[in-house]
Amino acid sequence: MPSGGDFHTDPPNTQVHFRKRRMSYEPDATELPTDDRSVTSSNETIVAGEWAGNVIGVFTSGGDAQGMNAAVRAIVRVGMFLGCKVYYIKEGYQGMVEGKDDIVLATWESTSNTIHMGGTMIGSARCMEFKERPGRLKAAKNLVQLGITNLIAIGGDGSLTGANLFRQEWPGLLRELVDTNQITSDKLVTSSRLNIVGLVGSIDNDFCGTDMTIGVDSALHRILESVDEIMTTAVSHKRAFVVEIMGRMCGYLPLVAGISSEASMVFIPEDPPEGDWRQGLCDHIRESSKSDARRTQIILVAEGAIDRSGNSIKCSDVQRVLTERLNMDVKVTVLGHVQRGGKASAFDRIIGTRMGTEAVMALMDAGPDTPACAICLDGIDIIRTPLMKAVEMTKMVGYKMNELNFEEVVKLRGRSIRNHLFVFNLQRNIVPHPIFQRPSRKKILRIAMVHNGQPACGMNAAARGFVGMCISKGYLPLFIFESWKGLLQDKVETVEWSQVQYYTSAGGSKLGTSSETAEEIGVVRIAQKIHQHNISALIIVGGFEAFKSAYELLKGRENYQELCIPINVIPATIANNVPGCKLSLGCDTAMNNICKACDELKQSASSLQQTVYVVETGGENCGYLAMLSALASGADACFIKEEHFTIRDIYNVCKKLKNKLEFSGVRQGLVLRNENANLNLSTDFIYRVFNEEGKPQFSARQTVLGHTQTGHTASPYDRCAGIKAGCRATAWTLFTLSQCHQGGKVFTDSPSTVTVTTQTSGKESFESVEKLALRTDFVFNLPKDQWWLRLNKLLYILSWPLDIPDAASAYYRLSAGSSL
Ligand SMILES: Nc1ncnc2c1ncn2[C@@H]1O[C@H](COP(=O)(O)OP(=O)(O)OP(=O)(O)O)[C@@H](O)[C@H]1O
Ligand SMILES: O=P(O)(O)OC[C@H]1O[C@](O)(CO)[C@@H](O)[C@@H]1O
Repeated sequence: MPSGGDFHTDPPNTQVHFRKRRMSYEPDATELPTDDRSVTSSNETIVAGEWAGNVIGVFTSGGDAQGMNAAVRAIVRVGMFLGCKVYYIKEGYQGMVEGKDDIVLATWESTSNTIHMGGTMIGSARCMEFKERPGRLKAAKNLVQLGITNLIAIGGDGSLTGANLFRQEWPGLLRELVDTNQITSDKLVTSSRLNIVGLVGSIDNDFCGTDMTIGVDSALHRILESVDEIMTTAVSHKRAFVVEIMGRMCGYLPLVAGISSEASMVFIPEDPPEGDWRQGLCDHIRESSKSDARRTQIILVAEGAIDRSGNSIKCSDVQRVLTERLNMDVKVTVLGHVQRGGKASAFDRIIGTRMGTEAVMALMDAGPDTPACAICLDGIDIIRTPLMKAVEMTKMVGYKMNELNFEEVVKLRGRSIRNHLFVFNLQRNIVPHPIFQRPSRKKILRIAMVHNGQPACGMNAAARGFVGMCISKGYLPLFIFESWKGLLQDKVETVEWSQVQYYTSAGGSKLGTSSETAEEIGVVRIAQKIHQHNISALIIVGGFEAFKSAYELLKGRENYQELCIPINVIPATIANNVPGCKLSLGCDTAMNNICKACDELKQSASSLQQTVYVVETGGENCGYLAMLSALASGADACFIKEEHFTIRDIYNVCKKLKNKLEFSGVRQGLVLRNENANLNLSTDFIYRVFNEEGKPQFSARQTVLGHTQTGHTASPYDRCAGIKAGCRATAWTLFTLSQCHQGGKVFTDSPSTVTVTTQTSGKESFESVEKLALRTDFVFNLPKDQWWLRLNKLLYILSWPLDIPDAASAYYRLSAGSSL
């Protein structure tokens, strides 16, 4: 497959995949005996109690970040499931050095109702004493006394550097403690090794080796909420706003926020503007005001922004330049710690949970020669990376920054920042290709975009990405309004750049969309219209319908030559059921909306008598939205179509909820159900069973979230992913077009020219629809392989404390699969 043009390739891979433990189940078992708390059938399983005797210490250090609590919750609960003792080390390294009340045994209940909370419930600090050996000696003594030989550090690069140093010094520290009679010599054997795993929690996203750190996504939520609000007043008064964004040495937050808010300019430390930035800024603002008739200019400045000589650029400098040179009305807003505040986003809850789980597994897997590792994110996969290598690379960024070697800095920061820089620069600086200066536009190739399926956030962002890319590369972008029906009615128009202003954040589909597929409308009529409007390539944005339409058009090529053009599908649906795509546009917004609703329900339940909520989510036949939202909202159980369930399962969950509410001190329960999970075992039915059988422990309520999930405004992820997908799909389309455009004619009958954009970043991002169709269930409109199904086991481990009666039976539904 062609790679899709302008996007950069991966940096050298530093990641090491460790052996992953697996969970498995006995396929025929319906319920495990209560005394058998293990879920096992092979030697690669997670067995309840398997690691009894191990002691884990967890601490948060450096700046707090939303999502740290989700990680702590997972560490405590997975650790306890495995039979480990888990200690909270409060106030970061300070608590480790102080000991006593700062190191306390964690209980299952202490993590109840914490997954959504911002900040860190176990406190964080910056501790100077730990930077010196005597401080670390005290810390070692405190750990040894409690038998803690496994540490999970959640923090930024400083915290993880400290952890690694501590590990290296451990044998020497122990020897010194014995020699000075502070601990007994047997501890040299029982505590001989300190295993360390690092989780990167920092809103800055400044750690090399991971695509995202815990907290970044929530910080982007806070930033964009604020920028959206600033926009309304800025537009009213035709004012410019200069906004300072956190990130001492890292510009990730302003860069992504810049793409997502259509900012005019961002100043970041990694990529200072060439030449005189003051002049460049003024020229750019003058030009962009002409070309897209903006009523406002938003300029984002990283707190650590510098120019090419290393002098800092402050908001007040930018304000002065614009006021003095362009006579603009300019206001400055410093967002400050608001960015680190508030609830964790759905994404941070999920990665916190998954990374926390993986951290415990990594500790248990560690042997004497296993290097300390950091748990990182690679696309949607959670991986282990050698800690020191990642820390060294991160430190190298600092050195190169001091040397003002910005090219190296960007290289070291990795794929993610490079792709975002490319997209931001492209979008902010759309220069129409010289071809548009010709007197006639007749010879310019025409590329059309159509929306097909239910609306989803990110569709409009994709449209903006598409238009920008077409115009700058010399192709004429066309919108087909109101889907295929609109095409038949000739609702096809060329689009100017200024028309797609403020598309990025807008929910729904500005083009208008509908669920009828190409075949339902008539492939022949579509072919005729493609010919009539002289369309040379087509991008379809939407859900399963979009995929199906592309497949139908592919098959239609046999009879209609007009369809022998490049066709690409950008997956956009809250159902996440487009084959080949792991995460479609729209899902993130929907998940955040579901989490918000669940948080509010839980809150209201906490003031009522004990209550269990049954919440119905969307997702058509796909359980993704229900399952991932259940994980992110800390639900007790989830019913989805992919996991067959019976009345007995519903009854069992009810029974366990009764026990949980009676014995664990928890006051409310939450159960999610996908809308099409089962025709007969409806949400109402489950609610009624719970209401009847839950007595006297709890009463039940039901909520159907319906169209509220789709969302009015796109989440940061959907905005940025939408723009990237639009650019990427267009890059692929234009490249493919260049291969099949000869003698003024476009012709391709190769199935490889009808594809799905499966990822917004990375290399192999386009899969052929024909091949994907082989892996598709066209009866239920689902891909046959769904990566996320393996996460269901986590939900059950995290939601049932092992010491409640009957808990073990919660695990019988765990299905076989790969790693957590
Ligand atoms: N080189 C080091 N040796 C020992 N301990 C260290 C070292 N660097 C940092 N620490 C410990 O980690 C703590 C937190 O480090 P730091 O202030 O750099 O934050 P961070 O983990 O990088 O997080 P953030 O990205 O939020 O700033 C320090 O206060 C100190 O206790
Ligand atoms: O809260 P403090 O200690 O002032 O630290 C602020 C710094 O921490 C971060 O929020 C996270 O590292 C930076 O973006 C910011 O510069």
